[in-house]
Amino acid sequence: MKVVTPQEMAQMDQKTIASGISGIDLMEKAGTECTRVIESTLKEGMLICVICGPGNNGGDGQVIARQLSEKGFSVQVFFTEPADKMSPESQTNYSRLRESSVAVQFLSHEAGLEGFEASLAGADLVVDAVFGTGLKDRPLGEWYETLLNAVNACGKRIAAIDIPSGLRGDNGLTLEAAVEADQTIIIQNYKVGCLLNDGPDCVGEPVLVDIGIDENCVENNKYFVQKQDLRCPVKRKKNSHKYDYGSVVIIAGSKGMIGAGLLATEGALKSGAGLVTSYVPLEVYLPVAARSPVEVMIKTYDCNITGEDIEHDRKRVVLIGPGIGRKKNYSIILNDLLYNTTVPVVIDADGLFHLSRNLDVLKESKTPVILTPHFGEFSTLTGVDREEILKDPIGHGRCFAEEYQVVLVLKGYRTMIFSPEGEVFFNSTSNPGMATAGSGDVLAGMIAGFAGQSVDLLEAAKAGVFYHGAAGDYYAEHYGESTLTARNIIDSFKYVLK
Ligand SMILES: NC(=O)C1=CN([C@@H]2O[C@H](COP(=O)(O)OP(=O)(O)OC[C@H]3O[C@@H](n4cnc5c(N)ncnc54)[C@H](OP(=O)(O)O)[C@@H]3O)[C@@H](O)[C@H]2O)[C@@H](O)CC1
Ligand SMILES: Nc1ncnc2c1ncn2[C@@H]1O[C@H](COP(=O)(O)OP(=O)(O)O)[C@@H](O)[C@H]1O
Ligand SMILES: [K+]
Repeated sequence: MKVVTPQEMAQMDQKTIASGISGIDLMEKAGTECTRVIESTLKEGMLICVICGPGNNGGDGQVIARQLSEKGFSVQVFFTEPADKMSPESQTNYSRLRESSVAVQFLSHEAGLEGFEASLAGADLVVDAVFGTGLKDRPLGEWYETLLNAVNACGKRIAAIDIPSGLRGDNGLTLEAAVEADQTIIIQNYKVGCLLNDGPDCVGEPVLVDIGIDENCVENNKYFVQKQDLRCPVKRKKNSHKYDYGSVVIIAGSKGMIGAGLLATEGALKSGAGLVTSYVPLEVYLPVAARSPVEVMIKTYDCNITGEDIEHDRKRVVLIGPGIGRKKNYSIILNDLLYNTTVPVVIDADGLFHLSRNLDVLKESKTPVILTPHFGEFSTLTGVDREEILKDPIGHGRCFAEEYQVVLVLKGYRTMIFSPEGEVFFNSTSNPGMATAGSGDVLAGMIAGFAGQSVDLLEAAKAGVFYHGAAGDYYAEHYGESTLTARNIIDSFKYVLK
């Protein structure tokens, strides 16, 4: 399934209309599908308030109002602008609405919101059809700011149509105010803004409806990753050996931070790696050995370790970074791994810090690389302010992955995976309980574990991120989010990675 920008969605709408279906019929279809979802949440006799803006989003709202009324519900529509400001399709629907039994009121800037707030308070459901994908990045103005804040304050269940009003569809940032919906009925495809920044909090529960638009009619390489899209875990052959499932080297941990290495090691082991070897500094050998899973080999190293030391013995992938600290100089080993070996490398956490000092080594690298930064680490890597990145995460991520020819895993609620060819994959799992220390170490280990199993690095990254989130979701579904720890993610793998 593809993820689209508002511009791409508008082009898809236009192409569909050009292919023979009229704009008004497409709107009727959108409204019908939304009505079906809304109706399933209603009980007989309920009162629904629909707030319609002047554009086609408001047109969808009018179709919903008319159809709900035909089904016997009491419906009240509030228009935010006079009829002459409506888009052509909205005007057509307004003519249809006047022939129905729906109560209609035009809110006026002069009269303010008197009566509106009381009506919302008396409703059982509020439908937000003020702005959709046509929202522009300009100040909302006092009128809309007050109106959207009043919607949020009403305390009633809110269903937003296509995208919560005030939320930017291109980046998930809000204008001065934005509707915080309980449910958003998304027409045809996820908009980028539903998945990033404030988007998921404004969207509430997302429900997608199909109105028959072909997502491939416009060129677009942004995807929403679901289980059926993954190539991991690999099917195990009966005639196979542990080395067929990857020998993973993990360079991680330092004094005071051995936990990071232990979590990464278990992440790799439990994602099906055939063999895991943990390289740790001499001074932490004893505590690491005492706490490591018995299946893991432990070796010590200093910072002059070479790729050759690691490359021997059929090693398939190296993970470097979790908990290595920033004091020692890791540039020798990083350069050596990238220049002198062809073993794929996953670089995480403090490894990214050391890499940021000489990023250009990536351009000379002989071997495939995955980087797994969160937004702060990505800011350090690129030298671009975090706030700037948040305004255009896709542009920055895509540009970086293409320039340095790496697989980039940009971590957050809906982690994005960028391929060196410019594709973007949005993950569909995880929950805020996973914002907990060590969660990223587990992920890095999982990605390395999958990368060892003869899949390409992009597939390993997609699977690692997906199953990491799925394990967190499994725990949260059973026990809630607040007690979730990195260890619980590892313990839940067995239920999701079958
Ligand atoms: N046929 C189709 O295409 C289909 C489309 N569909 C539906 O249409 C939706 C897109 O509709 P849309 O393009 O008409 O835009 P929409 O979101 O209603 O808003 C435009 C209005 O908002 C205003 N406005 C903008 N920014 C503003 C700001 N910052 N502050 C204040 N005002 C602002 C803007 O004003 P203007 O810029 O014109 O002055 C204009 O009046 C889409 O989400 C889906 O629900 C479906 O029915 C399927 C078929
Ligand atoms: N709000 C959130 N919702 C869902 N997942 C999150 C959230 N915050 C962080 N995560 C996930 O948790 C992990 C945290 O990684 P990271 O920030 O490197 O943590 P650490 O260094 O403590 O291990 C990432 O996989 C990220 O996607
Ligand atoms: K809306």
